[in-house]
Amino acid sequence: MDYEDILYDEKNGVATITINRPKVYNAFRPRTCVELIDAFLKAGWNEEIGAIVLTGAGNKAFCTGGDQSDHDGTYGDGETRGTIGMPVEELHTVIRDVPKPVIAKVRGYAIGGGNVLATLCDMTIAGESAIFGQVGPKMGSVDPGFGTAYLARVVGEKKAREIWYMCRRYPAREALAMGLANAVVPDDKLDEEVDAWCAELVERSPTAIAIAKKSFNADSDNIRGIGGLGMQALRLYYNSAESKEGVNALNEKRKPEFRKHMK
Ligand SMILES: CC(C)(COP(=O)(O)OP(=O)(O)OC[C@H]1O[C@@H](n2cnc3c(N)ncnc32)[C@H](O)[C@@H]1OP(=O)(O)O)[C@@H](O)C(=O)NCCC(=O)NCCSC(=O)CCC(=O)c1ccccc1C(=O)O
Repeated sequence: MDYEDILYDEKNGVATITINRPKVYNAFRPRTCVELIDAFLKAGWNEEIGAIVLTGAGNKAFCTGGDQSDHDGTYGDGETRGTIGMPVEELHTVIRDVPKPVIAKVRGYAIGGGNVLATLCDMTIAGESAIFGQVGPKMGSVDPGFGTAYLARVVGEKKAREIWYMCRRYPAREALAMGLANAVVPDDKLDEEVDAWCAELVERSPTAIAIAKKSFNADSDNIRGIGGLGMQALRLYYNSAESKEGVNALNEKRKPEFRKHMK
């Protein structure tokens, strides 16, 4: 498939997938998700590839989640895919299912659905500029599957609830302390650091890593079912006045008034 929203590169046994929408801080639209799924499958089943890096173009953001200026819900020739009109659950699944370690290389913001993507990657290496956080309850959204329940496995229940309910931003060093990142380095050393981790991974036994990854996943795979159910609820929520108020307020750069739109 031809890519419009992402870049794909293979070098030294490492596939790098870059979300290339810097004008919207690498927010994803339905087409971006479809392309990412395609790229993960391509890298994931290529026996020459020993590690996959997911990153964002530019230095402002890794990814800021769903593109709030594009709620059309279609890609290509008006096709739709996924419970919410965007195959996010399919994207989450493929990141977990590919039998290769996936590293999130984070510069700038990893916010909303972008933070969920970073959380789902096997490991996260951040530049000092990285800022992590969820914004759903501030703008009328929520991730009812891996973004909540799996986040709790990563940072613990109390912290995950704080992250979701309070919608605060967490700089790289705080993310490291809570286990959301594996390493933090100065931004100008980030590429070098990720390359070094990948070079080590490429030397490891691919089958041992694939089995380890599936084994780690087995313990949290029930979240996929919860997520599938939750996405059906999310579809209804997105059609509510309360959720629409959040998106409108974000686009109009004003404070949302959720309680006025609850019924
Ligand atoms: C990330 C910020 C905190 C950065 O703030 P700041 O440094 O002040 O920069 P800004 O001036 O705000 O942003 C620069 C520029 O980028 C645009 N932008 C940033 N993020 C997005 C985005 N997510 N979508 C669209 N555009 C974005 C911003 O508008 C600016 O453009 P200008 O032209 O210069 O004005 C801050 O930007 C921020 O808070 N961003 C929004 C984060 C957010 O709300 N993310 C969504 C979370 S919910 C989610 O991910 C679920 C999926 C979803 O909602 C969805 C999306 C698309 C279709 C369907 C759905 C769905 O129904 O699920």
